[in-house]
Amino acid sequence: MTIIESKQLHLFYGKKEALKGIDMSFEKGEITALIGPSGCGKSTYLRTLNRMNDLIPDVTITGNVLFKEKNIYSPKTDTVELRKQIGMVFQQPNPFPFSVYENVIYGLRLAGNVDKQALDEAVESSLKAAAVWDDVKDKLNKSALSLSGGQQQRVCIARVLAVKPEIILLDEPTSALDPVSSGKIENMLFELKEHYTMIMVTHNMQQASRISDKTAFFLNGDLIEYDKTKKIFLNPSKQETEDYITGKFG
Ligand SMILES: Nc1ncnc2c1ncn2[C@@H]1O[C@H](COP(=O)(O)OP(=O)(O)OP(=O)(O)O)[C@@H](O)[C@H]1O
Repeated sequence: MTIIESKQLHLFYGKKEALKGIDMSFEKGEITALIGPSGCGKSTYLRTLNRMNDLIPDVTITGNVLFKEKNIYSPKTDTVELRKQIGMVFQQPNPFPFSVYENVIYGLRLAGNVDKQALDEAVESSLKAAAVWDDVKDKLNKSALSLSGGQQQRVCIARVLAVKPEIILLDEPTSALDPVSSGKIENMLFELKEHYTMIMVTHNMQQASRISDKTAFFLNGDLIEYDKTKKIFLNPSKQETEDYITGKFG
């Protein structure tokens, strides 16, 4: 079942066309990796899926993004609500300068949730799902900034999970982390697949091939090839895809 799709999506930064008419659809419960050389538009595309580009001045977007068949670019869309349903994890872990506990329930508090027991339960279940509960269960009242980078990133993922999104967008979520922390996050994302749809920008080909169901190759603002990950890595249809994944450029 398609959960989100873009249709003829163009995005301009000023006069520069960064996305040149992207048609793409994502199935519920799948992990999709977006790959391609630096500057090809992967992050820009990811951000169009929950309207994060709205925050950048001088951006023009044409075309549609349909989330559960509704156009998210409609003036009626409540972007705060949208970003709860379509959460985002960034390259640099970005915990708030609060306790671990307050970080995880940030979105729930904003939504007016004050029931202590419900909040406690949300903290535990989100931290468990993000595979960081054992690391932080005795440090819930300590500043999240005192954790390691990998733990911070998993707390940030727990913060996204706490508001029960349907889709999680991940922009190079492990590129700032050491291999052990990256591996833990990869395993955790793989486990989460059962409950969430994930779309992830990555520069790491092994990561894309290990955890994603589908892979999309972008080049200069165009979507060159989008298929099952195995097909992209073992038998791509386009020469440009093959050149990129075999390291001829990028
Ligand atoms: N805020 C911005 N203002 C102007 N141009 C931008 C902005 N953000 C990105 N661009 C330009 O849009 C193009 C696509 O950038 P984008 O960050 O989406 O690429 P990317 O594939 O994610 O690259 P990377 O892998 O390096 O993160 C690039 O040419 C970039 O310079």
